[in-house]
Amino acid sequence: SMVESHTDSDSGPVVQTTPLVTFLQHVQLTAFRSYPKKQSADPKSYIDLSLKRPYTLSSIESAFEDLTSESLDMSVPVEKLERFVKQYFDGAGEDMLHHEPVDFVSDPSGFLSNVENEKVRDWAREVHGLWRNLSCRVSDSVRESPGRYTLLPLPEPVIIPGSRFREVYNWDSYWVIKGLMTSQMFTTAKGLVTNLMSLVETYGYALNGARAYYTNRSQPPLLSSMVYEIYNVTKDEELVRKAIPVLLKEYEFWNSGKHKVVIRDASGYDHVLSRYYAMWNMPRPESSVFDEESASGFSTLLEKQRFHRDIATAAESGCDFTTRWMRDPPHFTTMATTSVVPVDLNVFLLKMELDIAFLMEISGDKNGSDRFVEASKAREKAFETVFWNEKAGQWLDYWLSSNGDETETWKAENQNTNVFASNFAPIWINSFNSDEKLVKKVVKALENSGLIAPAGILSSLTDSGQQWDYPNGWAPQQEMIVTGLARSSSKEAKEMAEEIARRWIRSNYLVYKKSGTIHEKLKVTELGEYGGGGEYKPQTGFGWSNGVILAFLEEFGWPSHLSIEP
Ligand SMILES: OC[C@H]1O[C@H](O[C@H]2O[C@H](CO)[C@@H](O)[C@H](O)[C@H]2O)[C@H](O)[C@@H](O)[C@@H]1O
Repeated sequence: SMVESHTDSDSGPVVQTTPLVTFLQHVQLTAFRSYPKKQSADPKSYIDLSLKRPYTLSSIESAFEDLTSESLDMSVPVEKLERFVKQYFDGAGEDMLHHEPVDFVSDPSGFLSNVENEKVRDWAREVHGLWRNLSCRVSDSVRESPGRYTLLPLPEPVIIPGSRFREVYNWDSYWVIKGLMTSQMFTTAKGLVTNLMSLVETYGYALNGARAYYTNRSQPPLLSSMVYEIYNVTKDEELVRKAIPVLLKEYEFWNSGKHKVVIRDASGYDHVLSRYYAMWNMPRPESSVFDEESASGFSTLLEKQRFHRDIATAAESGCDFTTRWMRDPPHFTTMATTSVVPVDLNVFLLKMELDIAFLMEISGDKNGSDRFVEASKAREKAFETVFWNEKAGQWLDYWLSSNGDETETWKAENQNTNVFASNFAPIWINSFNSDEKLVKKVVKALENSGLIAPAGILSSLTDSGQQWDYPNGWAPQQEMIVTGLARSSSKEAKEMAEEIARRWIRSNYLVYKKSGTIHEKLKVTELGEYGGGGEYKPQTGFGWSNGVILAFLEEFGWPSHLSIEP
């Protein structure tokens, strides 16, 4: 019946992927079945393959059919599979070419003049030099025949995170750009913004990353912050003029449809906030084998689809994965990301409102600017009512009671009282860090939270084995909290900011000396250890980590007498 067909499957939006992605997903599944002992292989490496010329997708599909037709369990002898992959595909990463950044100089004038310690200076110059390794451009053939690639064409060169992340990422780019400002690489920074803007123009939002399998979701929205940072240094009004209509489009995406939620407070006032919500309810193609396995315990299609959407939505949050999104931590099958109204997402959107107001003001649109100031005030009020918890001295994520499609009445027990770094993210922005009384309260709470560890701030207090949990700390979360505390006028806050920054820099230095690389995350419970956990091996390179090291060194300097070694 009609009613049954409604409850049988999840009715949320789904953005279809490309035929190539679907096919490569089959190749990935077959490969994982065929290499029973090679479970350490990375499923993403299959989805990043491209079609070799002159073969067409349909010719390769039929060759693949021949290969697998004799097997009953969809596995293939390993040598045969390897021969097949070699014959028909170009390797992962061959779609990107090295690009020498036009604005790179090995020792820019006045570079980190506050870093007096020679050891630290030498290392900072090496970190600055890493931009060259991470700088690349999309090969011309991707533009000529996009159907052969999962990589999306982009107009300008990019800085990639590194290792398995061979394409540009949305929110990573903010911290990359912070570092590029220190490195005085303004052309490269603008190129990154131009690329993300072109994605917003094509898709209506900034994709998770520039791959065909990332078109069903976004990532934490920091494009306005990127434009703001670049404008602040370069005073480029042309960039501002181009950015405004794009930012308005992105703003609409996050404040409409499934992303929008309304919470009614006790006095009957409706607060409009946002949540993450991926337009996908199947296994993520880049991690298909893992997602099928994690969903295998669910018996109905509806349960599986909901679970897959919550997994893809966690990827949209940038924090994949963490106990923050679990109803019953640390049980992975209780992931319920779409049921959370997250503190950090709404910080990014409040910042977006303030940025748009600022940019409109510059461009002479006073009315538009006023409208966005009003919007920011409304969201600020929601922070006070929905997220703030006076007793905890921090802002808490809010659990939706229903599916979020209708207005819900606020209930105290729906605040998630578990402690996460993201509970302190609001301090990043001026609206909160300019209030000295509030800052003092938050600093006390942070001090007593258990999050401050020997090498920086923990993502959470729960050791779940997921990468956005204890014992890991991540560059973006360090930067937001440290920068926010440093901007306040409270002495304790400033001291705390500097202490955390020094721990983070030291630990990155020690990891670099030990491993020769910068890592994507650190294990912050010890000095000099890189992070682990999660669904892929620890990655190096690494875009946002380099960016935050350079930004911290710029902010705090390093005195000559202070040893970098513990
Ligand atoms: O392949 C698994 C997931 O990988 C990405 O997430 C992680 O790396 C990104 C790049 O540094 C970073 O932006 C994100 O915060 C990390 O958790 C990707 O973004 C996910 O969509 C993907 O499923």
